[in-house]
Amino acid sequence: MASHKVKIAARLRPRLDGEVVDDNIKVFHNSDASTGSTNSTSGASYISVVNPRDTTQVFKFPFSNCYDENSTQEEIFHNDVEPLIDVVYSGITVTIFAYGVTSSGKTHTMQGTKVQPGVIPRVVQAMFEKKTHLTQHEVNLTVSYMEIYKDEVYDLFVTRENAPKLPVRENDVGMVFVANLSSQSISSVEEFDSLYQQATRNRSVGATNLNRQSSRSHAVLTVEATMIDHSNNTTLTGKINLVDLAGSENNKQTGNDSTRMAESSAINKSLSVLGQVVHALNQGASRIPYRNSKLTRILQDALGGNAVGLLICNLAPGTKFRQDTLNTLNFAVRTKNVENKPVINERDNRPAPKAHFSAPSNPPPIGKPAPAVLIPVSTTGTGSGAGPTRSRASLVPVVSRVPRVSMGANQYQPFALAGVGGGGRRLTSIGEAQPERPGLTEKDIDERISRAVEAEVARRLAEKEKEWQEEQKRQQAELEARAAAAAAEAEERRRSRTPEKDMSLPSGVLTPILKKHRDLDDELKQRLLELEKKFERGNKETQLADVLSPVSKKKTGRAYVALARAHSEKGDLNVALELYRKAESYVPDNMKLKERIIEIEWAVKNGREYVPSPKPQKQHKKHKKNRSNKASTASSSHEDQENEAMDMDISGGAGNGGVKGKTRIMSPTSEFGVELTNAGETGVPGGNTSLTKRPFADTEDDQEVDSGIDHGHGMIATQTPPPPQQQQKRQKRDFIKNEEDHYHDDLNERWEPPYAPNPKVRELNEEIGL
Ligand SMILES: Nc1ncnc2c1ncn2[C@@H]1O[C@H](COP(=O)(O)OP(=O)(O)OP(=O)(O)O)[C@@H](O)[C@H]1O
Repeated sequence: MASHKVKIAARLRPRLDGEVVDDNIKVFHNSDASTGSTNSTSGASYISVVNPRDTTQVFKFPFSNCYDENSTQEEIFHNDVEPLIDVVYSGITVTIFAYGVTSSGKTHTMQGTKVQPGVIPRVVQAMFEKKTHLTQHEVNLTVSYMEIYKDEVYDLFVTRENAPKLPVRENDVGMVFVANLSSQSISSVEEFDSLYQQATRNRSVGATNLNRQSSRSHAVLTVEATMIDHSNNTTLTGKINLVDLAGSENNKQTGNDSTRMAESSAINKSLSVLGQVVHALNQGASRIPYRNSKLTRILQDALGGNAVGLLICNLAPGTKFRQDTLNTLNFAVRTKNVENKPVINERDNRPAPKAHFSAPSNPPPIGKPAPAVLIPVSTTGTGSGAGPTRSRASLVPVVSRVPRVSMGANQYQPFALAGVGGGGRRLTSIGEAQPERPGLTEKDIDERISRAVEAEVARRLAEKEKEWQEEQKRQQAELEARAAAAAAEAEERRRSRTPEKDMSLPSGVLTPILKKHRDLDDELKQRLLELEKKFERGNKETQLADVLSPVSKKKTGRAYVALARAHSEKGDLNVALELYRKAESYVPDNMKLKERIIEIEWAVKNGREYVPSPKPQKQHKKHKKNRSNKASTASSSHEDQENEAMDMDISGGAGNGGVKGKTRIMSPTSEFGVELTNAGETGVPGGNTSLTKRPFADTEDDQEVDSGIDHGHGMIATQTPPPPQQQQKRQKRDFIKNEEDHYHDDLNERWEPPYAPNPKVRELNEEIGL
C-alpha cells in the first residue's frame, strides 16, 4: 500500500498592535535558500529562529511551504488546501489541522474573517464549485461540527446548553467516529454559512491575556461528500476534516483564572498526547497512544491512518513566544515524518454477491451492511499547479480507483473530474493515469483491474479473518490462563487452609516410600500371578472330580467336609466355605451340604458368627457303630448332620475301609485317611486301607500314626502293613498331606478379603500419616 507523509505548512502571523517588533523569527523561501540551510531538503523554504538561550545560534526548520507575515488566506488555500478538494472527491479522507501556541493565528487561518475568509469557508466554496462538474455522480454534501472541550465532545450544531457529551466509538472496520453527532445536509454555500455562523457562536471561547477571543476547545468541522454512481451502483465517500486546535498555553503568560486553568490543563494535555502520538509513530512503536485523549482518537486517521494529512503550523512573532514557537516547530518537524496510507472509501450498493473467488471460510455476519471497500491509492503525485510564490509537488494522488469485480467490467466508467478547479488541476482517473497499452482494449484493461481488485478484496478479507482467528485464539488463551490462575489460586487457598503436613517434610523423605511403592507393585503382580495359578488349580479340582469313581468322589467329598468343619470351628468361615464348596464339587447332589454352604455364606455376608454344633466325643463310637451297622442315625448335631449327609457315601465305600483286624476310628479328620485308601483309583499306587486318625496331619502326627503312639489326640493307629505297601502308603499319605497343606495355605490366601488393605499399603499409609 502506497504511503503518504503528512504535509507541513508553516505560517508566521503579522505583529499585532502592541507587540514588540522582533526579527528573531524569519521565513525564508527557496529563492532565499541559497543562503544555506543546514537541514533543508533541496529547494525547500524554511523558518529560522534565533536560539533564545544563545542568540548567536539560529535554528532552521525546512518545510515545503512556509508563509511569512505578508501571506494571504488566498495564497495558503490555493497552494496547500485547494488541491486536496480533488482528493476528497476521489473518495479519500483529508484532515487539515492548525497547530500553534495561543494567539498564533490558528483560528484566523482556519476560520478567518468576513473580509479574509479562512480555510473552512473556502473549502466549502470549492466543494460546491467542483461538485457542479461531477456530472456522472449524484453528489451530496453534508457537514458536521464538533468541539472537544476539556476532553469531552460536543455537537456545535446543538445549542451549548442542550449539548450532551458525545461518545467516541469505533466501527467494525476500525474507523473512529463520534456517536450521535448530527450531520447537516448543505445544498449551497449560503446555507453552510448560516449554519456555520450559528455553530461558531456555540464554540467555547474566552479572553486571556494573550488572546481576547482565545479558543478554549479544539473544533473539528467535517464536510463529507457522498458520490453515488448509479450506473455502477457504487458510492464513494470522501470527506475533509478541518481542525482548529486550541493553542498550547503558558499559564504564566495567559494569566488564567481557575476556569481558564482547567481549560488550559485539558488543552495542554491533549496537545501533549498529540505529541506523544507523533513521537510513537516516528519511533515505529507497536502501540500508539491514540486512546489517551479524544483529540488523538478523532485525529487518528490523519496521523498514521488512512487519511491524507496537512498540518498548518501557526507561529507568533515576538520574543515572548519564542520558546513556544520552537516547540511548535519541533512538533512540526516530527510530524512531517509521519506516514499515512490513504485509501479510497468505496461501497458497492448492491446486495453482496456470491463469492466466486477464494473467499475466507467465515463470511461477514448476515444482516450487516457490506463494509466499504478501502482501496489504497498511489501517491506518486503529478506536479500540480504552482502557487504564486513557489512550485511544489502536489498532494493529489494518482488514484487507482477501480470498480469491484461485481460491477462487471463492461459497466465500468472511469471517474474523471474533467475541467475542475483553477489551473487545470483535476483528479486523474484510472483511464488517464494508465495509458492504454498497445493491443489491449479498454475491456481487457478493466478485466485485468477487476481481477486485481478481486485478489485484493480476497486478501483483505482473509487478513480480517486471520485477525479474527488470532483474536479468538488470544481470547481463548487468556481465558485458559485465567482459569489456570484461578485454579492455582484456589489450590493455594486450599493449601493455606490445610495443615502443611506434607509441606513440612524435608526433601527426599518420600524417596524410600516411593521405592517401596515400586517393590509393592512387583509384589502385587507376583501375588496376582500366584492367585491365578491357584484359581486354575481350583478348576482342576472340578476336573479331577469328573474322573473319579462315584465312591471316590463321595469319600473325597467327605474328607473336605471334615476339613471344612474344622475350619468353621476355628472361626475361619471363608476357608470353611471354600472347602464346603470343594466338597460340593464331589457330591453335588447332597442337599444338606448345600444348606450348610448357604448358611455359612449368609453368616459371612452378614458378618455373623457361625457356630457349628460341638462334636460329642462319644460320637466316634456311635458313629462307628452306625457305620458298621450301615444305619444312618438322625442327629441334631452338626457333626451328625454332616456324617448323615455322608453316610450313604461311606456305606458305599465301606468295603474299602472295612479291613478286619484293624481298628478304624471315624472322625471328621479320619475321613482324610479314608481317601488315602482310594488313592489308587486316582492313580496313586496302593490299595490297602490305612487307618489313620489325625486332625490336620503334620509331621509329628505322621510320626505318631506311624509309631502307633497316642500322644493325646485320641487317635490310635494299629496296623501291620507289609513293608513295601507301608512305604507306598506313606508316600501317598505324604503326598496328600502336602497337597492338603498346600491347599490350605492357598485357601488362606485366596480368601483373604479383597478389600483388606495390603499390609505393605497399610504400612505405607501409616508412614505417611493417612
Ligand atoms: N495572518 C494574520 N493576519 C492578521 N491578523 C492575524 C493573522 N493571524 C492572526 N491574526 C490575529 O491574531 C490574533 C490571534 O489570532 P487567533 O485568534 O487566530 O489565534 P489562535 O491561535 O486561534 O489563538 P487561540 O489558540 O488562543 O485561539 C487575532 O486577533 C487575529 O485576528
